[in-house]
Amino acid sequence: MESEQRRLLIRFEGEDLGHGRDRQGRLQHLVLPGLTLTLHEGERVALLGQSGSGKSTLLAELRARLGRHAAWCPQHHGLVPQLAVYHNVFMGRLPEHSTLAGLWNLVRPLSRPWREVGELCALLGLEGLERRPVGQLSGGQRQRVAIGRALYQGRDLFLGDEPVASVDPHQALRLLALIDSRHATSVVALHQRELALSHFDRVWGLRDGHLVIDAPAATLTLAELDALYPDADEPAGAFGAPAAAGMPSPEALPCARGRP
Ligand SMILES: Nc1ncnc2c1ncn2[C@@H]1O[C@H](COP(=O)(O)OP(=O)(O)OP(=O)(O)O)[C@@H](O)[C@H]1O
Repeated sequence: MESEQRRLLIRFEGEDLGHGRDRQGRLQHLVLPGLTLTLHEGERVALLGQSGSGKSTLLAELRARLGRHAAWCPQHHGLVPQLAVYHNVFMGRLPEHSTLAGLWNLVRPLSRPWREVGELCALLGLEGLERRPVGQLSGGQRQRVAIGRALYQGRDLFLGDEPVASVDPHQALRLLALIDSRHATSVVALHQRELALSHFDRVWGLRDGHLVIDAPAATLTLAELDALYPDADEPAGAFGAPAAAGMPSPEALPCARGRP
């Protein structure tokens, strides 16, 4: 189905995104000036760009606009290390429960959420770890807990800020497939360019404060994605840095290719 026929979820038209506002409402730190893009229902978007290019800034704005429709998996996980895996995942639905139910469940897990979180943990390869404090897990296990908490929110749409940065390529694919199985629409920041091409419908690429790629993944090449990372000087690879030689200039980047 062409995205023209899909429901429009987000439209930015020449909008300035950044951080902090003065008394007149002007942005104090402009990151993405004049941003224009759309997000349609059913799209799976990979968000690429080197560190500091504005991925988190854009995700924060999407999150603010989508509100309770979006599940959120933050870059630094936002887990409570002293609490068990079960409690951290359960926190995904904390806003839906009364304070009393939430507190009671912290002391003595209720049977239904215990079962639901257990099923989710099994899918995430965390079975048997439900009672373990998150502070005692590996980086990859913590990342899966953070994904579990986002999945447990049960929203229509998934927003993730590098949710597969700490796992191996095989696990990254499995986790993205799990995210897809529960959300029709997703926007995922990541640095794995081959994964962006193989797994996602669409790529948004940020460079120098601008959206320089907004195109279907099927129309893009690895070299075009490599050009988003001008500071890198190693050969491209699935999880490596991009090639310096043969990079297309930013002007040659396919910003509007296939834009809906
Ligand atoms: N709260 C903030 N206040 C002011 N400036 C900020 C704030 N958060 C981020 N920035 C700045 O905005 C710019 C974009 O940062 P952002 O975190 O969006 O980049 P990113 O692409 O997500 O980077 P990374 O891949 O390292 O997470 C950077 O220059 C950063 O210093």
